[in-house]
Amino acid sequence: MNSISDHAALARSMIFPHHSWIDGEDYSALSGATFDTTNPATGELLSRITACDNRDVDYAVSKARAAFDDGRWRLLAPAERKTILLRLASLLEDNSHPLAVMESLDSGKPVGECLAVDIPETIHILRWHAETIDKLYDQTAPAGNQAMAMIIREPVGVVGCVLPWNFPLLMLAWKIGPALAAGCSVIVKPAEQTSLTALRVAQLATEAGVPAGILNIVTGTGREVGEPIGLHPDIDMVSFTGSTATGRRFLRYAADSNLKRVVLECGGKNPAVVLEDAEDLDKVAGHILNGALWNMGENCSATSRLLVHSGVKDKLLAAIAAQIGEWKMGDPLDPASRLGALIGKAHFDKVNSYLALARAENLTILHGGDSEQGVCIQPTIIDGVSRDSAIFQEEIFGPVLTVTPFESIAEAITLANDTPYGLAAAVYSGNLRNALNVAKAIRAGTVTVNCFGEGDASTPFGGYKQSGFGGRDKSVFAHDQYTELKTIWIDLSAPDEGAL
Ligand SMILES: NC(=O)c1ccc[n+]([C@@H]2O[C@H](COP(=O)([O-])OP(=O)(O)OC[C@H]3O[C@@H](n4cnc5c(N)ncnc54)[C@H](OP(=O)(O)O)[C@@H]3O)[C@@H](O)[C@H]2O)c1
Repeated sequence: MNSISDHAALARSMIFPHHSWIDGEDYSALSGATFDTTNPATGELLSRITACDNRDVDYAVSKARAAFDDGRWRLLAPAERKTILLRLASLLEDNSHPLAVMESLDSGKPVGECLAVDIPETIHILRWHAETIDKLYDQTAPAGNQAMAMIIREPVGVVGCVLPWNFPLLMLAWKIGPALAAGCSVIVKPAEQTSLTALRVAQLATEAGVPAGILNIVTGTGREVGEPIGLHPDIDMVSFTGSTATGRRFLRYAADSNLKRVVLECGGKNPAVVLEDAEDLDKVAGHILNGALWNMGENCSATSRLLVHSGVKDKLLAAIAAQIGEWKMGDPLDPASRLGALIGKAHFDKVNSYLALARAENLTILHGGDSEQGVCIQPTIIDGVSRDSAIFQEEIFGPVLTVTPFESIAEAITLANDTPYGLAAAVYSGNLRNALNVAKAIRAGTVTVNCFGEGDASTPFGGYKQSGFGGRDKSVFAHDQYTELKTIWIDLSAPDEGAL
């Protein structure tokens, strides 16, 4: 099942979800409204999806709250909750191929990437968090002989998860994995452009035994669904992934409503720093291209700013030029494609506006710079980008790598930190001391040394500065987001010693 025709045949036979999913069943908006979701690569209509508004959010919250309060999920034996989440992971595994094709059709990303990364990573994340359910322990404090002080974790309550379109399934798993493991009820608002796989996962969750009301998917726009989630007085927490501009809004919503907990995973403008002592520049070039182009550059942790020592710049750019042809752009359903379509016309125009700016600034476009049919953009490399250019400072979120030379390690660190963001970075050096010193000096949540990537489920992911706020996704640290700490003091003094 790996050829383009297999994928296309599956796509033709696919039945796409079109309702929201609330309280364990299909749900149509009270208004009856719908919106169209299309395949960005072809413009073809995939599904007319329920367009919810604040009244539908109220309904979903009432169901999620009832499910939380009666304890149908949080009070299940830990082993039982774990078994249900593991069953969900297995159902996803059984449905890997249709899920990969659905994700590709809905988002424009290459199906090969969905099969190799998005789907297996989603399953792995769910399994990893499921396994924590009966392995994370509470604590006791050193309270002396006269008392016992227990520190226990309790689920935070009803959680709203608001998602971006660039990794629809994976971002869903990053949120619902730890939230469900903690015992929360969840209301997910997928991005308008990419709601399909979240709806399918919710159906499978119900099949796996997740009780009604625990995992709800409310589809619609940011204004009609995201904002009411942010402002809702009976939602205890919002976990948001998306742009920094929208993230800011969620802080305001919380301040204007019930001071709900807010965790933000926002944008990035991440540097790849190549020191003069970097070894094996062919290998480094491969990592640089992967860091900038993977997922069409629609990746919050894309290392899209190449900062390179002037002594190795020419050699590195030659190695990059020799390999860039491997990044074949084409039909997302073709397993040979490494680059598919951008998410849609508006975003395509935004990425193109930065290419126009590069031309206006007379920068050297070493490769690409053009769009192709539909909403595809060729891998693009722009040389000589200075730190005050918008191309250097702003998140482009397309397959665009900028190149800026430096003369010293101190200058490299200054350049690396010279944006409002602090999500990720990469350092390439043959000298571990130099690499580690630079890694420690860069203000970012994840720094990779001589590689690109963000680790696996066992490591936390999140940002410094305007890339993040309030917590981390993935790993046991993600559980901090979705739990409250409760202290219980117990008096152990003998009766004649009086109360504590
Ligand atoms: N740090 C991370 O882990 C991480 C991971 C992935 C992506 N990202 C970031 O995500 C961004 C790309 O995603 P995006 O374009 O989907 O981001 P976005 O425009 O901020 O949208 C994210 C979500 O917020 C909703 N939303 C939009 N306006 C809203 C409002 N006024 N009130 C409430 N909700 C609102 C969107 O709804 P609609 O569906 O209507 O747009 C969508 O569901 C990039 O900046 C990227 O760096 C960060």
